[in-house]
Amino acid sequence: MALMILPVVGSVSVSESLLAMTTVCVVYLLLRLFRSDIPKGLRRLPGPKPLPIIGNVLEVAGNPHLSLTAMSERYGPVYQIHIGMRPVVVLSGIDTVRQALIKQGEEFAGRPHLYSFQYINNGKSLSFSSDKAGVWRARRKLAMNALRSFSSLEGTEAGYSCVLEEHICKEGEYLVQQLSTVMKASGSFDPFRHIVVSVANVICGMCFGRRYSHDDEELLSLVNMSDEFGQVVGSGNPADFIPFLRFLPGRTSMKTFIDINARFTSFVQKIVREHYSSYDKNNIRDITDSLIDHCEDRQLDENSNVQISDEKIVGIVNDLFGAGFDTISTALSWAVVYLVAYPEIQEKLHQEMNNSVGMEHTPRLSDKPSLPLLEAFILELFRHSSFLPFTIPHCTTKDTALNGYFIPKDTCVFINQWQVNHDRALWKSPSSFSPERFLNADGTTVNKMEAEKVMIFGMGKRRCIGEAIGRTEIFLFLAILVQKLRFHELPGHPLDMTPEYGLTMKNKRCQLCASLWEQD
Ligand code: HEM
Repeated sequence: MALMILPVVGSVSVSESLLAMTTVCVVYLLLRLFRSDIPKGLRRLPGPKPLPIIGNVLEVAGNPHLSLTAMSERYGPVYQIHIGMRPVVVLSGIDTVRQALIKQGEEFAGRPHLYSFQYINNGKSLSFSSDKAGVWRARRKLAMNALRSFSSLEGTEAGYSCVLEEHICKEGEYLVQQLSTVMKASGSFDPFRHIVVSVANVICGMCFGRRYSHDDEELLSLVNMSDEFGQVVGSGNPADFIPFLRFLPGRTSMKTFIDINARFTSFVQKIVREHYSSYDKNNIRDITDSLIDHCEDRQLDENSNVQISDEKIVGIVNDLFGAGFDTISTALSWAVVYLVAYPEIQEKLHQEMNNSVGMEHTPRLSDKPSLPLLEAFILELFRHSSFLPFTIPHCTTKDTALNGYFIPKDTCVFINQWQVNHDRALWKSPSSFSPERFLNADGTTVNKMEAEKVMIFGMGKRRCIGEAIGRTEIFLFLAILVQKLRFHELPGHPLDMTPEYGLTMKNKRCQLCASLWEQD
């Protein structure tokens, strides 16, 4: 075939012709090499045809959660796209996702080697690194134990069921004061700007035993970088798959990303160093101390005798801190935006609070059973906003098959949580915001079966380890805000609910107003 096209090329030398033929042959052989053989009885993955070099980037870019949802309608719940030259399998549909992450959990529990991931936590991240299964499992267990033991510690003051409740209630009350003060001084506020500090203070309290003022420059510059972090590690970032894009200038270029991670790590390292110098085995103050304590007992996984470096153990605190403030502050910032967008729901939530808890005492976890509408509002917030549209990318740990399609080892896998939460087969009118969909007919309890359909914490082996803390924090902060403050638009500044795509999709930064209910 190559010989047939030679005459039309014109006056080319023999060596040029040979070179052209060799190139065509090499490319052909390479393509054959990468096109894996399909075992008997299994099918090749369906999906859109990729363009050379860039693959399907043009069809995916912008809002991958929407474009990949549209593709799932065309190709089904398991299909393949190419980002650059790299194949990526995309999973949607609750049954397929459950099959992969729960029934075939081991096979889909890996993390891919992505360029950006190596800069997170110096490549030692529990959440993003492609550690061997034994190392990851041992670190995950350690992190879960540390979280469990600290979140269930008794509060320092009477009246709190645990230290986590105490931290959240105090920060929530302070947030109300802070927003009221800013309202008096400036007439409006950016919800994310203040919520993120309050939420960061809860996780700082648990991890480092300290809190920061709402004007602390170091903490502010750190937490404000989370937008850029999420934009780079969100599923489908072309720079992770097409090397030359890493060097293009721009706001979310790799250089900025590397810088963000270095600053974040050095912030945590400084605190960890201070903890090492004042560490006392008989007085474990916080999660950092508890992890240092574990460094002395290195044989963490009795079954596989896995050895983990001190650096990796202490690095866990970096993961917990990072995951613990960005997700929760994004959720709460969206919650305030939804309260403003749906004032009649805000009114009902406040009424429920007034009737069940009253205005005198700060809401507690024990009030949850009497606040079903608030719980339903949070579930609908998770579902409708799907602010974590994809899980962190997964990777197959061995050759496998799903729904009859062959998926080779080391294939990058995207799990489309947004699709599950907006699937017409699962939800009635998925695009309308209706907390009532989660209430039983008499409106007094939450329908657990409906609640379990919402997918925002992932599922299976890699399921979020901070889920219980996340749910507790969102419930308590929101209960306190709904009890005390009525949020509304700043006149002349209509609300824009379009999300900004990233690992966590944020609401557009905006100015809102709030007044104390008792003053209305
Ligand atoms: C509303 C709050 C939160 C949401 C929606 C959320 C969601 C998620 C999701 C979707 C994943 C990825 C699951 C996967 O890859 O399949 C994840 C992983 C993780 N989350 Fe969360 N998260 C939240 C809060 C937290 C908190 C408060 C912490 C810690 C204090 C935390 C720690 C982690 C860690 C360490 C992982 C990695 C687990 C692993 O790779 O084994 N998260 N989370």
